[in-house]
Amino acid sequence: MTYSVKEMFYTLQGEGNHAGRPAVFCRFSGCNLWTGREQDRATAICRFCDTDFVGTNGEGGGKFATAEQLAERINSLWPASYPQSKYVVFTGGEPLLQLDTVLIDAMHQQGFEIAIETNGTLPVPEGVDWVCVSPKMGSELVVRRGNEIKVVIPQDGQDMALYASLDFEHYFVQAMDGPDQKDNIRLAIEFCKQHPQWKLSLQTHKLLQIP
Ligand SMILES: C[S@@+](CC[C@H](N)C(=O)[O-])C[C@H]1O[C@@H](n2cnc3c(N)ncnc32)[C@H](O)[C@@H]1O
Ligand SMILES: Nc1nc2[nH]cc(C(=O)O)c2c(=O)[nH]1
Ligand code: SF4
Ligand SMILES: [Mg+2]
Repeated sequence: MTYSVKEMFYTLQGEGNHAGRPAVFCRFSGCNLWTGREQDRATAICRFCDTDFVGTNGEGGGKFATAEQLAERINSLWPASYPQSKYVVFTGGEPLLQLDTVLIDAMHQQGFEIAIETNGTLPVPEGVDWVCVSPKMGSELVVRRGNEIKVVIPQDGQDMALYASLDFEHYFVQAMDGPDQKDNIRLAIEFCKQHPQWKLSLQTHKLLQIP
């Protein structure tokens, strides 16, 4: 199958349990909860997205005809002088629209640990090493276990107790970026203090002004 990639870059994971860990990010094009067009945002299922995932015109983006070609390109972004601790984060857009077992096998062949950032509406194929689920109100959550759940707050109608009862190793809240970000950070801090099962995930790459 052909993979459509918006952008790819080598940086530090900014969010969640692996914040600070060097990783190649592969951002797939397209999402099932928003077209990515500003004129559709107000009527989308997911309306607060901070990401441009439309097309294949970003840094390192493009169309890849085979999993091997994409895996080789991702591997080429890892420092050749240090072929250990290789880590790739598949995100988007929604990565589970495109990530398949052929690509998972090709990444393992290249020696990578594989992480995903998903909205949890599509089943996770076998072999993903780290699953981060970020549920979206108005969508059906089908991925109900994984390594971390990272809930962007606030979203109208959220049932945090339900999320807390799901089978994850780590429970994170992340303040929604946007016009109310300052208030949302205060809210997230207070929420963690009152529900200590939960930890705060900061979008540290934004603070650091790195991709
Ligand atoms: C752009 S999404 C792509 C992956 C997948 N579609 C998802 O939603 O999890 C990557 C992460 O950014 C989070 N995110 C998106 N917009 C955000 C915002 N405005 N503020 C905080 N986090 C946001 C998502 O919830 C998700 O955890
Ligand atoms: N540095 C960095 N860390 C991230 N963690 C999740 C991201 C995403 O957009 O999925 C992201 C991102 O875009 N950049
Ligand atoms: S599900 Fe993820 S990629 Fe899709 S619009 Fe929402 S935050 Fe953005
Ligand atoms: Mg991001």
